[in-house]
This record gives sequence, C-alpha cells and structure tokens, in this order.
Amino acid sequence: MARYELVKRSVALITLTNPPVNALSSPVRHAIANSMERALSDPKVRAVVICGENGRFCGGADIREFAGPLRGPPLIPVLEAIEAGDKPVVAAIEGMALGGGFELALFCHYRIAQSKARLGLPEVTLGILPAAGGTQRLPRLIGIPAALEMITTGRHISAQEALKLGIVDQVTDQNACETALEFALKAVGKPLSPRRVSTLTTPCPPDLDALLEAATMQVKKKTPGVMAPLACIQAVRAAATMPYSKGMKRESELMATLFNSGQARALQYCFFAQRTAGKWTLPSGAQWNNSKPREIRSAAVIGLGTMGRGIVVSLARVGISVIAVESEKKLLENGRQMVIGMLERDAKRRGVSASLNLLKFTLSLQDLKDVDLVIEAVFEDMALKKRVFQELSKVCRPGTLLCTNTSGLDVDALAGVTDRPHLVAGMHFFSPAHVMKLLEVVCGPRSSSETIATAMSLGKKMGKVSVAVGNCPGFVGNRMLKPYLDQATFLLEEGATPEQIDKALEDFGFAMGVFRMSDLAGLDVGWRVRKESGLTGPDVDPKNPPRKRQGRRYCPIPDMVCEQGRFGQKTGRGWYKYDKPGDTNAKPDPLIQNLLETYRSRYGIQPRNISDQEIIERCLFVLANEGFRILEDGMAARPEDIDVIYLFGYAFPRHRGGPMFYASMVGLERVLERLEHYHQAHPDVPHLEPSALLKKLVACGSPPVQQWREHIKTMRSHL
Ligand SMILES: CC(C)(COP(=O)(O)OP(=O)(O)OC[C@H]1O[C@@H](n2cnc3c(N)ncnc32)[C@H](O)[C@@H]1OP(=O)(O)O)[C@@H](O)C(=O)NCCC(=O)NCCSC(=O)C[C@@H](O)CCCCCCCCCCCCC(=O)O
Repeated sequence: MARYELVKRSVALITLTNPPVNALSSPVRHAIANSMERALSDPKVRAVVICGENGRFCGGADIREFAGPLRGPPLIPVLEAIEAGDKPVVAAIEGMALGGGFELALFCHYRIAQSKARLGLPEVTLGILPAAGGTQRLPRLIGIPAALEMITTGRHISAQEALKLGIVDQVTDQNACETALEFALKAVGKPLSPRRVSTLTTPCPPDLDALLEAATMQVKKKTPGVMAPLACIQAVRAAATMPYSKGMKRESELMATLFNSGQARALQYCFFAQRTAGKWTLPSGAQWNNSKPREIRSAAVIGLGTMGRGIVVSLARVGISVIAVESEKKLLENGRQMVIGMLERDAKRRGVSASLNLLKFTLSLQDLKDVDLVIEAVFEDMALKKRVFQELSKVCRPGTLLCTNTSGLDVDALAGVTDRPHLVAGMHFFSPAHVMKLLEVVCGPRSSSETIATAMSLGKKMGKVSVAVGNCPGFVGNRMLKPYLDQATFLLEEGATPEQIDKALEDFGFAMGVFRMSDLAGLDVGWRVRKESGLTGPDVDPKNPPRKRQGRRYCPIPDMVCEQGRFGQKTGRGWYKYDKPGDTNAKPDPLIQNLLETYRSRYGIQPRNISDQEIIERCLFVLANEGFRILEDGMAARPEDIDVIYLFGYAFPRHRGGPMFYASMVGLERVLERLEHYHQAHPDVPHLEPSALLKKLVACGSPPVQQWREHIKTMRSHL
C-alpha cells in the first residue's frame, strides 16, 4: 500500500500504491506510519519525499470506509508524525491532491506540484468537512477568505492557483517526484520550524465577524438546509480564534456531528451512484466493459430549436464537427446566430477560442450522407419524426448511427422505419442541453451494444452524466414526473395553493417547487401533449364523468390555466404572476386563488387544511413508487440510476440522495404504509397503489438501497 525506497543514497521515497486514486485506506495509513518511522530512524536518510503511484498523488480518505466501523490507525496521528519529524518531508503532487490527500500534503514541510495537478478540499460535497486538520491548517497558510472559499465550496484549484495562494512552493512541468527529490536535498539543514503549518498564526482579517456572517448568508441562500457548509464556517472560525490544538478539537467535534448524519450518507451515496450509473448492462450480457464504442468525429443535428441548439454546442465544444439542419431559411439563420453566440460566450468563459470552424448549417438532409452519427431534435411529433428517420435511412451511409432526442416517444417505432434498427437509440438531453448534465440513453429492443456503447461514450465526452434506460413512455425521468405532477394538482383541488405546495417542496430542498418550475418550463407543452392524447380539448370522450379519464382521477385545473393564455414566465402569467413576460420573480396571483375557489365550489369540494407532511409524502412517495415500478419493469437497471436521473435532470436535492435513496432513508415500511393509506383515500389514483417491488422489499426486511439489485435481478430487464 506504500513502497519505501532509498534514493540518491539519502532520500526516503514513499510511494502510495492504492489504485485507482491512492485513497488513504487503513492499509495505506499503516504503510505511511511504518515508512515514516523507518525514514526518521534511519541515519542514512536526510530527507523524505511522498508521492503517489501512476501519476496520482492522493484522492483523500477512502470514502468506502465511512460506511462501516472505522478500523486501522486514525489519520491525524499518522500525519502529525510527518510534521513533527526532524527531517524535511516534501509532497510531490501529481494528478490530484484532494481531501485527506491535500491534508497529507499540508502536513509535509514543502509541496511541489506538477503543472497539471488539481488540489482541493471537496469534503463538503460529501456532507463532511476536512477533518484531518484541513480547516485549521489551510487558513493558517493562505488566510481566512481564500481558505473559507475553498473549504465551503469544495472547489478544485489548479497548481498555478495553488502557487499564487502560497499553498505549494514550486510548480513544475517536469515529473514532480524528480523535482521534489532535488528540492528535498536542498532543504536538508534548513530550519523546519517555520515550515510547520501548525505553528503559524492565522492571519486574521479585522472584519472577521462580518466576513463569516456574509459567508453564512451565502451558503444558506445557495444550499438551504445543508449542514456541512455551515459546519465548515464554524471550523474556520476556530482557526481564526483558537490556538491550533483547540481548533483541531473543534474540527473533530464538528466532524462528529456531520459524520453519521443522513445528509453525509446521502451525499456519499450520490458520489458512488454517479459512478455506478456509467456501468450499463444489456440483457444480452453486453456491458460497459465488454462493448467497444465507435469513435464519433462528425455528427449532424436536425432541428435548431432550443434543444437542437444546445446539442450542437455540446458537440462542437468537444471538437466534433457538426452539420446543423433546419427546414426553413429563416429558422436556419436564426439558429446559426444563436449557436454562434452561445459558442462564443461559452469559449470566452472557458478562456479558449470558439470552435466555429467545426460548424456547417444546411437546409438539405442530403448533406448528411457521410456523418458518423445523427441526433434528431425536431418537434415532439411521432409522424414528423418517422418521416425524418425514413429520409435519414435513405441518405446516410449504412453505418451512420441514428439517434432521437425524443423526451418520451417510442424509440423502437422510429427504429422500425429505418433500414438499420440496430443502429438506432434515444439520446434524451435535458433543456438547456449545453448546460444540463443529464443524458438518458434509451436502449430500444433492437439497439446494438455498439450503438449503446457509442451513445454512452459520446455523452461522457460531452461531459454528461449518461444513464442507460429502457424504452417506455417517458423513459425514466418523465415517466416518474407524471404521477408527481398529478399529486401536486390533486392537492390544489383539495385545498392547497401553488405557493404552499412550492414552499413545502422548497423547504425539503428543491431549488424550485413544482409550480414555479412548471412556469419556468412553460405550461403549454404539457397542455399540447394532453390535448394530443385526448385527455383534454375537443377529443375528450364525452362518456368520461367530470374529473375522470378512463375511470381514473383527472385534474383539469392545468388545462383551465392554459385556456386563459397563462403559459408561465414567458407570458408573464402562469401559476403565478410576473411583472412582465420573461420575468422570473413569481408572485402569488389572486386570480389563481379565485379560479381554485370557483372550481372547488363548482364541484362541491370542501377545501381542507393540508399539512406540509402530506404534500411531501404524496408528491415524493408517489415519485418513488413509480421508480419501484420502473425497476420492476426492467426499464432502469438499479435504483442508483433513477436517483442519478433525478439529481441531474430534475434538481432533486443532493443531500436527500434522490427519490429512491430518500425512500430508503424514510424507511420502506413507512413509505408502504403511507401509500396504502393514501391509496385507500384515493382509490381512483392507481399511482398511489404500492408497487409489487416495494412490498417485496418490505417483506424481505427493507434491505439498504445498494442491495435492492439482488431482488430486481429475477425480474425482466429491458436494458
Ligand atoms: C479523484 C477523482 C478526481 C478521480 O476522478 P476520475 O474521473 O479519474 O475517476 P473516478 O471518479 O471515476 O474514480 C475512479 C474510482 O475511484 C473511486 N474513488 C475515487 N475517490 C475515492 C475515494 N476518496 N475513496 C474511495 N474510492 C474513491 C471511485 O469510486 C471510482 O471507483 P469505481 O469502482 O467506480 O471505479 C474523483 O474520483 C474524486 O473526486 N474523488 C473523490 C475525492 C474526494 O472527495 N476526496 C475526499 C474524501 S473525504 C476525506 O478525504 C476526509 C478527510 O478530510 C479525512 C478525514 C479524516 C477523519 C476520518 C473520520 C473521522 C470520523 C469521526 C467521527 C466519529 C463519529 C462517531 O463517533 O461515530
């Protein structure tokens, strides 16, 4: 777990050897302690260099160890022996020094970083704080404001920024280890006391209280209800106001409050869920590690609406040449200008030049004959999409992959009109596509493993979190959204207001409640879909009693809002009112209140007081219940995939872990009991009926979410 060598006859080189990121697991901590003892006691050794194998210094504590009882030597005493020793110790930082890895470097007397290395204290993103002295040592080294920013955001910084801030002593373009060995020899004999960070006094700004207060306000606004950033601020305050040893004690007290919290568990779950989601698998046995993706050098995007434009930008900024297609000259010109503007702004922000030379704009599908992959992003209309796919089938060379950006239509029906159904898949981007990180890769029953591997790998290249899902209406994300939205509108019927429902969801942690979010997205989209599917408008079957469709409860309030031309922010009116179209400041609208009252009295509904608890339970338990059904149907491979979709596509609060993890934290038995209760009260809402998988898991003793897969394995997979 660490290699010990004597080099240049007088330098002990300690190399951490724990792939893939040299995390500080118990055996690594052991090995560091033993190696340091050996180096300090060997008279031949005059200096020590610590580095990491495979060009990666250290990714921090082994997060997997946090799930069980802590074993092995505690980290802090191991690190204290490094600082206290009488031989200079140099950290040779290549790749990354993160979390405990960065703290290890801060205990060394000197730090040399390779120019491409990244450094940071990302603990806050895992619901904890840098508890191996990070909160006490970094402020002593670089001052309160810079340390506070790094610790409360978890931001990774470059080697150059680390040099500017005074974190590292030298940045090299060469091998950091070689440079550190030379450096260590020169450091021999120089006094070590000034190099021990624990002995430094924290430079204390005169306006400390105001600074910390401003930081507190900022994190409360940015991440309401999240504990770790607030604890980080308290720990940094201790660095400014207490001697080192007392500050360390305060740091560990604060860590203890966070360590076993539900938030820390949720955030650490999210870390691993995100990585698990990339490991897709198909019923054929093909999976992420045995299927080769094709290299995509050129692509085409059909349709330059909001989605299409974002997709073009996502492709071009990772160096893929793109042909963008529109059906009319005016639309093409408009799209061209928008795309160029987006790319230029994006390039400016990233300090690179815009890749405009990769773009071509055309009105003719004939220009697509040689591209490697096409992404269709036309209007959400099956007949139109089928025409496009038939045409593509004729003009594109036989090997071209054909993908659709549909948000819920049948991908296999599109595959069926082509001459290459195995090369067809869904690539469901989220709006705005160049910003949102989620990509659902929809596997049709005929999609080949190479097609899925290529779509997944292209998503990764574009910086997306790609999740493979099955081909069912709405796929995973939008399929789950429907029962969630339904519950919100049923609650309106029963007596709640949009403001009350939104507040309950925002207090839970959503950045925006369901109605504010719908106003932002535009209410007309859903209205059109409902009209097309005969749920509202002239095609409604007159045999349906009011507020029922096919025997199920149906709430027509969203249709009534749209009938008044209230389409959300863009029209200045929706569930809320806005000062003008396009404004974002939502204000409660008495007209909506009126509409609700009139509606309730028309149908003889006696409004009742609805608690926030009922709002959360009905909206979120029904969401998870549909997630269980999706797992049952084999449309998602595991609960982690569903959670990742909700975290990255629907802004589910990360410190709650995602709908499936949240259900497991509440307790599956409780979720089942509440769903049964609500279903009894609303028997005409089938989505409230507990799913078979939920019942099965409860019967099996409610295993933790990571073990659900074992119970899903026996079910049919469409992935
Ligand atoms: C490092 C990365 C940037 C690399 O990214 P890359 O894209 O190259 O690779 P992947 O992200 O895909 O990762 C590859 C692989 O490695 C796994 N992995 C990565 N990092 C870790 C890790 N730190 N631990 C374990 N495993 C890790 C990853 O899961 C992948 O695995 P797979 O199987 O999918 O291949 C990137 O990975 C990254 O950002 N990593 C996380 C970096 C990070 O957040 N580091 C901080 C960790 S927390 C920490 O360091 C805490 C310290 O401050 C020390 C604290 C000491 C105190 C300890 C406990 C005291 C408890 C007291 C309370 C007691 C209370 C009580 O009484 O109970």
